This record gives sequence, C-alpha cells and structure tokens, in this order.
Amino acid sequence: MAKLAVKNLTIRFGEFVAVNNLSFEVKEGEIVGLLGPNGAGKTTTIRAIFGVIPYEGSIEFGGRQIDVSDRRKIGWMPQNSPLYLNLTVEENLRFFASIYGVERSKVEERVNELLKLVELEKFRKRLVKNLSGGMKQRLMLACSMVHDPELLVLDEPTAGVDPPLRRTFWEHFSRLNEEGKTILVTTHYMDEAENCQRLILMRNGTKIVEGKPDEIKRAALGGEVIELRTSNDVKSAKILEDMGYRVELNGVLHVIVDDAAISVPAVIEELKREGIAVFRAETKKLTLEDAFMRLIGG
Ligand SMILES: Nc1ncnc2c1ncn2[C@@H]1O[C@H](COP(=O)(O)OP(=O)(O)OP(=O)(O)O)[C@@H](O)[C@H]1O
Repeated sequence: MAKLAVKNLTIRFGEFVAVNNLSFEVKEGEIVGLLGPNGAGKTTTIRAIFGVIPYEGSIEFGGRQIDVSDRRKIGWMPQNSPLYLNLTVEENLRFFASIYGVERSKVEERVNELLKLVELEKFRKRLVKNLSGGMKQRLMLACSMVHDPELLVLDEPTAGVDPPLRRTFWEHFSRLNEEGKTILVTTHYMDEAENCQRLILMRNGTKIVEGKPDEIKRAALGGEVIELRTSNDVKSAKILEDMGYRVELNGVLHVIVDDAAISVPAVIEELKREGIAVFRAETKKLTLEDAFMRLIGG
C-alpha cells in the first residue's frame, strides 16, 4: 500500500513553476530516493509534503488527503539545521519531543534510545554549538525521529558528511528500514542512491524516470553494454553497425544489446568471421552516475 502518494503536484513561485505535475508513491516499508541536480525541485516537493507552501494537486498519506495529524506521523530532517545551538544535545531532543507531542513519561526513554542509535550518548551534555558537523547531522536525524514517525523524510541527510560517517548513516537508515520504517530521502551522492529500493529522478521540476536502480540503468541505455577490445575497433564498429547492432565508439567500443549473456558469443563469432580478433568482451556495469548523466543529458 502507498504510505505517501503525491499526485499531479505543481508548485509555482509567481510565474516560475518549480514542480510540474509530479506524481510518485512511497510504499509502506520502502526506501525511496528523490534525486536530481540542484534546483530540480526536491526540497520544494518535501516542503509541500509538510504543508509549508501552497501547492496544486494532492498529497495523500495512508490512502487519504494528508492533514495536520498525519504530518505528526512524519519525521523531517531538513537541509538546514533546525537545532538550537545554545541547548545541549539532550535538551534539543527533549525540545523536539515536546513539540512533536511525545508523552512526558516516554521522553527520557526515547532520548536515551536515540542517543544510543546515533552514538551521541557520551556527548549528551554538550552544547550543540560545540559539536562537529557530523555530530550535528546525527543529532538532526535523532530529532527527526523522536516521535517514532511512520515515515521519515530526509533531505540530503549526508550533505557535508565524510565518507565513513555517510556509510554509518546508511547503516542507520537500512536498520530503520528493516525495523519497518518507510523512508523518502534526497541525495546528490549516486553511490548512496544505490541503497534505495526505488528512485525518482527529477529535473526542472519534472520527473524524468522512476524505477529500481537496475531498471534505471537499463532505461538510460536501452539495454546492456558489452565492452569490446578487438584488433580493429573502428572496423568492428562498422561491421556490427551494418549488422544492426547499436554501437558506440568513444575511445572504447560498446555494443548495446538486450541481453549481454546471449549476445556476447554471437558478437565474437561475427567479428571472428570477418577476420577480427576479439581480445576482451565483457558486460560493462553501468553506474547510476553514468545512467543519470545520459538521462539528464549531462
Ligand atoms: N521560495 C521560493 N521562491 C522562488 N523560487 C524558489 C523558492 N524556493 C525554491 N525556488 C526555486 O525552485 C527551484 C527548485 O528548488 P529546490 O530547492 O526545490 O531544488 P532542489 O532540487 O532541492 O535543489 P538542491 O539540490 O540544490 O537542494 C529552484 O529553481 C529554486 O530557485
């Protein structure tokens, strides 16, 4: 079932259309990545989900139009720190617990649990202004979860975080997901996007493609890629093209096929017949970054 369903969302700032007829769903228990270059409209979409800007279209939570009580069931980790610099780590957590309406008797237990989860127990009495950037990010994650939300919306949660800590963050997200949390996350890091079960790629306010990471890679190319090294790549490209294969020759020879496992032996055989030696033929693993560059024309 869709936990969150964004339908025909359009958001205007004056004449400017920041989000244009965007539809997508986040199903219960999924981690979905919302990706796109700067200005694609990711944060604006999230702001609409939280009802802080006017929008056209509809946003449903749990099968019906989202309202204030639903928004209390969502945790939001925004890009800019909402933390209070002159409060300590635990005071910030208590503050967010109070505004999210966590029952008083449960606050201390929840604070302790979260400090453990984000590994900040030792720093609970430290003023936030004296924390490192990574510690602040961890505390922001904890604050966004203080009310045990059903859906977590994380807007670039690892921006400015070093690679080891990014990995730790994703371990947290995966663990939370295994425990049943539904997560919508925006990120610029393509290696992180691979951790999502489904991705939505946006550009200029519009959805360009949606699917599992592997499906998106396939969609970007229209097939799988065989990378060849032959005794004459230029001639090989011509032969294969004449035979109807899709070929790219940019320094390396790539043949795009429906199913590489089936096509590799056939391609090698054809080239051999034309007197060309094939030194190497391997199925190339396309990265998400490659796929997105193709899809957004970068
Ligand atoms: N309040 C506003 N008034 C006018 N334009 C705005 C406003 N908020 C956002 N925009 C514009 O809407 C577009 C989408 O911005 P948004 O912040 O949603 O992009 P984004 O995909 O989150 O980018 P980034 O990765 O840089 O955070 C941008 O062109 C931005 O300048």
